[in-house]
Amino acid sequence: MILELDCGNSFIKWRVIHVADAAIESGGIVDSDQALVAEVAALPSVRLTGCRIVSVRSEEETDALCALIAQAFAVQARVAHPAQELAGVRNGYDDYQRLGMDRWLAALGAFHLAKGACLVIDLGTAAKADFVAADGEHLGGYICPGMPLMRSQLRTHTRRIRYDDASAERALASLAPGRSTVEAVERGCVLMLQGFARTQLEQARALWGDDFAVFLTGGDAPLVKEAVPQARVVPDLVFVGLAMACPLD
Ligand SMILES: Nc1ncnc2c1ncn2[C@@H]1O[C@H](COP(=O)(O)OP(=O)(O)OP(=O)(O)O)[C@@H](O)[C@H]1O
Ligand SMILES: CC(C)(CO)[C@@H](O)C(=O)NCCC(=O)O
Ligand SMILES: [K+]
Repeated sequence: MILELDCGNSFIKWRVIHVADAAIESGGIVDSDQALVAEVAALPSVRLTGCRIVSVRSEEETDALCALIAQAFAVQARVAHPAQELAGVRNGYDDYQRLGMDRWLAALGAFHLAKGACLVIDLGTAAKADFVAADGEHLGGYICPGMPLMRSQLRTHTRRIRYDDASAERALASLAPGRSTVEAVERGCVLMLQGFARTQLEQARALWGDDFAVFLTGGDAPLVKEAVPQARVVPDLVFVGLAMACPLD
């Protein structure tokens, strides 16, 4: 079994999969390296033979995580690195090393699944969109604040926006105009995310007509799912790309 990690800016998503058939044994989401090791170590009858990682964190943080994993599970983690071209996809950045690895791997995964032009919308700490043409050319993309950043900017820079997580969750039962602060903020930010997604779809239509696939991923994908009914929701899209960039056997 191998351990797969997607280290985002706020959370680490992890999975343990079987090498032979890629069947998922277990998985989760944690907010620290220590919590990760604790959760994986607590799995009954799991013996890891390898590990692969994608990280958008600093090299120091990623190295520290690899060291921790080596110590806890006696495996040497493989870290995905930028590439100019992989699996028929050509990195569209002027400097290919600057493209976020989560975006690159999601683009690889999407093109692999779509076998044609595709739009990837990834809603995490940041909201990201990436475009890959039918010939595998990555055309670039967009980065905006995601739901957690929009919310916290409002809370930080205003005096009178204050509410707790439980009321935030309740507020999202509807998207009608808010009749309280929590409803107004939470629903407003969701509409921003949906607007982002719809605008990306318009861009893709202008480029490719109706001939493209849309993929939706990231922790906040459920918030825009209804606004983009044609999208395939693939929570593991980054892991699809990770397997392509770091084959282990
Ligand atoms: N079990 C969960 N734990 C934490 N966040 C969750 C969970 N399920 C959904 N979410 C939502 O996912 C969002 C974080 O998404 P994600 O995990 O994709 O971010 P990230 O990978 O840290 O960020 P980025 O990809 O931008 O670096 C949070 O805003 C939260 O609302
Ligand atoms: C945009 C984020 C922060 C999203 O996780 C990540 O992809 C990243 O750090 N990217 C580097 C900058 C870029 O992609 O242009
Ligand atoms: K991520």
